[in-house]
Order: sequence, then structure tokens, then C-alpha cells
Amino acid sequence: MSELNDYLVRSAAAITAMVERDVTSEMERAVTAIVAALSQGKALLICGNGGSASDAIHIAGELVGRFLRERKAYNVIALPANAAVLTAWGNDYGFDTVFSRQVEAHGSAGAVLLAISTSGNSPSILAAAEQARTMDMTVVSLTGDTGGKLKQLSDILLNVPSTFTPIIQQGHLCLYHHLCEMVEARLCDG
Ligand SMILES: O=C(CO)[C@@H](O)[C@H](O)[C@H](O)[C@H](O)COP(=O)(O)O
Repeated sequence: MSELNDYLVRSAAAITAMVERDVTSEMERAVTAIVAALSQGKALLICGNGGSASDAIHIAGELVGRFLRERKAYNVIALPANAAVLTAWGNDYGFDTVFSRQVEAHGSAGAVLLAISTSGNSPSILAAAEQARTMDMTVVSLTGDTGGKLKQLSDILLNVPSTFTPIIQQGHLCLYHHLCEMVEARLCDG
């Protein structure tokens, strides 16, 4: 088998394992929490590092703009997208609190933090989740297999059964595209 085909088989195996594990009810809980927040004008804040920073921005693009439907804009903020805040706060106070500071700025009780971390152990993500909990926000997490330390800080955990970062990120993409579709449909159709 070629290296490409081997990679594709391993990628497909992680997705298939999610079908077998059946994360439908956890996904439904995530959709319900996000729909409840957005329908009340509360924010969905999203954080992640590296590839997951790109995922956070991707999700905000789908939900502020549109995914599949013509509809109003939703209050969704990708925290890694604000370069001025990241560099000012990170430079002056350290990187670990670049997301928690923004949760403090934009969060409120009833809002949702979507925390994306393949390891579940990135300090900046853990600090954001801790800050969200102090503000009575719901923490929804996308992680790798174990969930890492983020698991204990999460109300809802969607974990991809892999320990390989790129494949976990590919699983996250499947999960959050579905999440966007469901949130949009629920908000449009009631
Ligand atoms: O995209 C990749 C690897 O596929 C990297 O940029 C990766 O996202 C970075 O190493 C992150 O810092 C990893 O953080 P996390 O997912 O463990 O929270």
C-alpha cells in the first residue's frame, strides 16, 4: 500500500471509530447548548492553537457568515483571530492567558466556550476553560482520545479516538461541520 493510501486508511479508521462509539448524544448536547446561547444573543467563543486556531476561525466564518442557509448573523467570535490582543496581552503577560483574557472580555453567564485542543493539555486552552467556568458559561470541548486535562473542565466532550494530532484535527473537522449544520438548522427552523 502507498504511504498516501495508508494515511487515508488510518484517517478513515478514526472517523469510523466515532461512528462505532456513537457520539450522537454528546453532539446533541453541544448543539442544544450553543443554540440556547445564540438564540438569547449570548456569544459562542472559540479557542484553539495552531491548526485548531484555524479551525476556530473556520467555524466563526461558517456561523457569522453562513453555512448552508440564508439567515441572520450569529454572535460567534474566534479568539485566535485577534492578532492585536494576542500579541499585546501575550507579549506583556504571557501566552497562557491570551484566550482567558478574551473570555473575560466577551463571555457571560449562558454563553458557550468551544475549546479545541488535540492534546487537551495546552495551558492557554485550560485557562480559557477555567475562566469560562467561573463565569457560568458552558464549556464544549473538541479533543483527542483521552481529552487530557480539558476533560475535567468540560461540560460536553467530543473526543476523536486517535492520538495523532493531524488525524484528530480531521475528526474535529467532521464534527464541527456537522455542528454548524445542526446549529444553523435549529436556529432557522426552531
Ligand atoms: O496543526 C498542527 C499539527 O497538525 C499544529 O500546528 C498544532 O495545532 C499545534 O502544535 C498546537 O499547538 C497543538 O495544540 P493542542 O491541539 O495540543 O492544544
